[in-house]
Amino acid sequence: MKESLWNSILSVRKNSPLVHNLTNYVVMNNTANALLAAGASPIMAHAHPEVEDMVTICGASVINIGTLDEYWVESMLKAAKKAHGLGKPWVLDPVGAGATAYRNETVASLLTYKPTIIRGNASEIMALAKVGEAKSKGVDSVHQSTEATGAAQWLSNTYGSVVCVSGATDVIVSGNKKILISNGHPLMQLVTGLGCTASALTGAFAAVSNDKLTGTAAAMALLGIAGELAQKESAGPGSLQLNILDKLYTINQEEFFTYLKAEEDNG
Ligand SMILES: Nc1ncnc2c1ncn2[C@@H]1O[C@H](COP(=O)(O)OP(=O)(O)OP(=O)(O)O)[C@@H](O)[C@H]1O
Ligand SMILES: Cc1ncsc1CCO
Ligand SMILES: [Mg+2]
Repeated sequence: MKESLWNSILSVRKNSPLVHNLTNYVVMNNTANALLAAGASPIMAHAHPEVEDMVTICGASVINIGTLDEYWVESMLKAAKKAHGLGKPWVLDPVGAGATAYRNETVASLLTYKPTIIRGNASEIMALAKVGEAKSKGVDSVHQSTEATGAAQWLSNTYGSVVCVSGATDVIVSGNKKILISNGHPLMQLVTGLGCTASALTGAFAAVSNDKLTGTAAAMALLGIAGELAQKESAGPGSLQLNILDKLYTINQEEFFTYLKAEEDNG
């Protein structure tokens, strides 16, 4: 598995996929920079007259509901419908799902277009699957990622999606297959939108990977290891944010193989 994860990283660097992002105001700049640092090519676009054309020309679309409003939700539905119709990969990041009825209604509509990949924290994934009583307190998770494995499996089976629950351990599920990535550092929780960055990177990897489970795991491993390496050189969240961009760009095979903590379970 080690080699296939690393090959996915090389494939993003070599193919520089165009990744369409409908994302939130908080993270727009940072996710664009993370995609560039990983070797991909970002485009942020949500205007109704162009959003479907953008889906058509890009390798993947990433739909993140972080700062949604009526206009943006229409853009998201148009994009998801187009991607589904063309059979193009698209990633759903259900930021804050479970926190408000509006977010729940929005993700319910988006799910009808069967996201290729769903990436959220444990509370969001549990809210999405309506499993348990997800007590979402806004955009931060109040659950451990491993608590949401059942919800992830249900979503994967229901929508045919690869589902990634991020956290201290990233749990990535496709049907009865599962990959666990235990990289990252707790300080990453104090940088806003690293989950959104994970989703954006997942879009880049989906654009170049036939095997979406491996592609998603590679994206998560890359971000987690970049976070671990960056933390060693950072005084706090501010420098961590910048240093992660540098590590996404410079990470080499030796560092990747030394730090990777991945486990596979093929059911
Ligand atoms: N406790 C932790 N220990 C180690 N790494 C962590 C921890 N929490 C998060 N991470 C790292 O941060 C990444 C982002 O995951 P997180 O679950 O924090 O996303 P999120 O809650 O959606 O964030 P946001 O909403 O701010 O974008 C994880 O994939 C992991 O690499
Ligand atoms: C803080 C915040 N609020 C809406 S989106 C976002 C970025 C983290 O998901
Ligand atoms: Mg999030």
